[in-house]
Amino acid sequence: MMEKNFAFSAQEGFRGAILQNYKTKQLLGIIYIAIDSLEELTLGQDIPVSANEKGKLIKIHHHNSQDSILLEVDSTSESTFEKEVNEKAGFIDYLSEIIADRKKADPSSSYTSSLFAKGINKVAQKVGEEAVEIVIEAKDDNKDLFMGEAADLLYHYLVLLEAKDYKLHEVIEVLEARHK
Ligand SMILES: N=c1c2ncn([C@@H]3O[C@H](COP(=O)(O)OP(=O)(O)OP(=O)(O)O)[C@@H](O)[C@H]3O)c2ncn1[C@@H]1O[C@H](COP(=O)(O)O)[C@@H](O)[C@H]1O
Repeated sequence: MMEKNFAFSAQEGFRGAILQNYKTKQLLGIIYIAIDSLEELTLGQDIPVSANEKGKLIKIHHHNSQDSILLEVDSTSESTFEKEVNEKAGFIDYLSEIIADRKKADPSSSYTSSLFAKGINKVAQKVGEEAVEIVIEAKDDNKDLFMGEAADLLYHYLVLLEAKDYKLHEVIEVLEARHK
């Protein structure tokens, strides 16, 4: 299969395929493959996983109903997805720290501080309200409104954890212990 049959950006006549490390199951990225060369994909062949790295094709998964493809490859390449996920997760830690700082600040200095000052009942009530609002948006199809409510819920959930003197990493530990 020729190099020109692969691309790293979407283009006409090409189909996106998700690349996954076959050992770690880490998602590595997306490669675009010329549709008329899809039949020629062969186990063991080299697949570009980044501009200068290749991996051996180990397994091909076709998802017929969604017309999508997942390719498991043997590769030592670093995941670009993982980097993005870590960066985003890093912001949640940063936001949690700001929220913790607001707990010690003057109640009139910010919304978060004023919420802490109103006490645990008010904070818990806000989480309940935001939960109801996201449920309502879930029934509709407006991404912006849904994302707004999802962010409101996450922010107020972090405030509730802080109000209870718990840390997000403690919740993550519960999830890890539960993980099968
Ligand atoms: N991410 C948020 C965030 N998301 C939502 N909200 C607030 O949450 C409230 C939700 O809206 P509602 O209409 O439900 O609430 P409300 O009517 O304003 O308040 P209530 O009278 O119902 O209590 C709004 O006032 C939003 O501004 C947030 N407030 C603060 N942050 C972040 O928290 C950090 C600290 O912010 P300050 O508290 O502003 O310093 C910063 O990083 C902010 O970006």
